[in-house]
Amino acid sequence: MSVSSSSSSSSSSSSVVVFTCLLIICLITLHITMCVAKPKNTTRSPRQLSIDYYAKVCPQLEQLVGSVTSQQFKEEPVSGPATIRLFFHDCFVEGCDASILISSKPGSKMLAEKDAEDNRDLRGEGFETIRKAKALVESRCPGVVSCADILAIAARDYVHLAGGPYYQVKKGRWDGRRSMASSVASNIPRANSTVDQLLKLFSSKGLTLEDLVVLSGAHTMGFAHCDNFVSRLYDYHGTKQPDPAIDPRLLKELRMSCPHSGGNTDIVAPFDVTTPFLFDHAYYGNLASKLGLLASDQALFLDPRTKPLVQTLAKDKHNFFQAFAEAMEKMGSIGVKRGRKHGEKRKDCSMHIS
Ligand code: HEM
Ligand SMILES: [Ca+2]
Ligand SMILES: [Ca+2]
Repeated sequence: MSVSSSSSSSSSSSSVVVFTCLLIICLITLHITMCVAKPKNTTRSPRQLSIDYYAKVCPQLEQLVGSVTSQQFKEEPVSGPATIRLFFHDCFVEGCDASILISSKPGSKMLAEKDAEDNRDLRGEGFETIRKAKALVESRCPGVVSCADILAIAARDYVHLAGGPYYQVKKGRWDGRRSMASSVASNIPRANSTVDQLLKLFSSKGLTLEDLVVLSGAHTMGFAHCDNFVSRLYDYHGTKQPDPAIDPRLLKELRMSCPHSGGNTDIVAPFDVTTPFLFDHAYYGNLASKLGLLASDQALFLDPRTKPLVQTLAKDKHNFFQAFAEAMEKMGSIGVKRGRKHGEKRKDCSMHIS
């Protein structure tokens, strides 16, 4: 239907239509202009974190946490890997909000995250570090510092204490009001996850292929229980044969620690057979020598998408340290909550406020 087909007798009504159209266009333009000229939110983005967040209310925060982490590092060296992993498991479920630290209510059927199957191997030493640090911080700066920020600082401290990079931690996270065991399984990677599954999970958190490879370098420290890799030793993918991507000497050693069945379930093996307590780049060199512990570790060297980065990081410690610091900052900003509406500042990290 064309406009020129209208008769002359309807000229006055058509000018009304034209006028109305012009008015509507004007109103739309005015609305858009106003929206552009006056942004709704002129304050800082709620997700923005900053290094000096506690400068006024708790300037000695990092020293307080540091006194606990350095003491723990001397007395219980496994506190390092335990806390770094705790931070990872916190950030991947509900964001970095200390939801992992909540204890299940006694007698309640609704379990908290820490009691989920996939978190049952998180070591007590990580929780203990944060409990001690929080108690000290509360005694000096009551009611202002979140458990989520203390966890981020403690993880950084242990990376550095073990010989890894030092980086500034941005702060301003609030603690979460929710912690449900049922949210864990779909958000935590598994020892036998494929690279495809890992990439999918990491990208759902805003992390890239590079972040996956670089953050996996945290497996330069710490230990894993036999059940996470035992099928690689005896019956890889139902073949009744070991995984061909394990070095024969490592295979022999791991088989001695971990029998096919009926072994001691408390036995653990180091991720990095060369320097399990040192934060270095040996993890990547190990992958190139078939010394990866989990299928998910070794897969990073087998997959053509991730292999080149593994090779680069194996060659250059400085490059790894730089990339790890950046990736930890990125992981540390996943799902961050700000303000009373979305979060809380707990007094005891294991219990919600009210
Ligand atoms: C990429 C996928 C990942 C998978 C499949 C994975 C899986 C695992 C598994 C199965 C364990 C052994 C738990 C046990 O048996 O006690 C473990 C330990 C550990 N993970 Fe990961 N992890 C991944 C990524 C990460 C990331 C991103 C970090 C930190 C940035 C991390 C840090 C650690 C540390 C430090 C340990 C040693 C804990 C200890 O000795 O107490 N992992 N991981
Ligand atoms: Ca969390
Ligand atoms: Ca190492």
